[in-house]
Amino acid sequence: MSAPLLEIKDLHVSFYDKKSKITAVQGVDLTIPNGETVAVIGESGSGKSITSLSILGLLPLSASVDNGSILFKDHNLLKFSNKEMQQIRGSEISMVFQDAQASLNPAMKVGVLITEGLKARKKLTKHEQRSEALRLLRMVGLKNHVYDQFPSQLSGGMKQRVLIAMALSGEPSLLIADEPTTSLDVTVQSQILDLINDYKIENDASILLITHDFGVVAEYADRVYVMFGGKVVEAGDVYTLFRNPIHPYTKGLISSIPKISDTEERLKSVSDFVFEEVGYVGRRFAPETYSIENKVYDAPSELVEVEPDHYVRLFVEKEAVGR
Ligand SMILES: Nc1ncnc2c1ncn2[C@@H]1O[C@H](COP(=O)(O)OP(=O)(O)OP(=O)(O)O)[C@@H](O)[C@H]1O
Repeated sequence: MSAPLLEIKDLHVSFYDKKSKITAVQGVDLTIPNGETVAVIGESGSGKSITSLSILGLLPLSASVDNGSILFKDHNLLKFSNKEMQQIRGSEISMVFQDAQASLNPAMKVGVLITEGLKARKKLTKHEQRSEALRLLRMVGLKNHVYDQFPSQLSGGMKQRVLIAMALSGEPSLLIADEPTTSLDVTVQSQILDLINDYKIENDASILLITHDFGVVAEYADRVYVMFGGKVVEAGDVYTLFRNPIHPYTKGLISSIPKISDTEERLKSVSDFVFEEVGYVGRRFAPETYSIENKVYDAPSELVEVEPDHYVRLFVEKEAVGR
């Protein structure tokens, strides 16, 4: 593993309302090495987005970080002021959100959207801004005329490319991509992920890729963190996790990847796994016990290194211990 660019240590994030507290992220440790793609994969509600929003200091107002640190280039981002975080966002760390439609101002032409970001970050003349915006558009595979178009004139894939051009305009050393291809068809999906991968390689940048698709993890990630109920349940380099998945949830995710040989057979999907949680609160899983495929497990242990660079939260099946 290369030296870390970003290290999350023991991150706890909770949501508060008048009556209750819900802990969405419970003691997450996560390392993003320089020049690598780290994937975070997990069920809806497992805490993936909240973890990435914590990095950018963009948590919803009802949420707060209870504990932990996020070291970026050896500085704890959680200690940064809003002003300092504004300087980091878009230049050092950028994010591509899943919903391009909602993220692009429909009243602004693409050229304006991109140059607005450039103005904020670089001292460029108007002419330089335009040529830099056109360079970014070409970089993401869009023609010059898109500069003068409104988002409503673009396809979903083109909108996502514009978002990526905006995100890359500050030449970030870390790009966070939260389900960047969810609403796109498979061909466009791989074009967008290739684009992000090319940026990583050409700039020795790091990528944090949030996804629910282990096929994407297999193809693009160097390391993977599997999240379940606000915790990391398994982590390591991608090759090791594929060779030897241990947690039942990871095994389920891997078995859900479509295989070329399975064309006739209906593929097992992650949603086939039953998560009937004891004490299920909203979309969150109670920490005490959980069930996978109708088996109830005891509270899992801390992460244990079961082989070099392979960490698992071990668990005990309740029936197996005579309960
Ligand atoms: N705005 C909110 N208000 C209250 N609780 C929230 C809010 N957003 C998230 N949560 C809580 O945080 C948990 C983690 O949410 P998060 O968005 O990180 O999940 P996720 O893994 O990214 O899911 P998805 O794949 O659907 O985006 C949720 O289960 C929920 O309990």
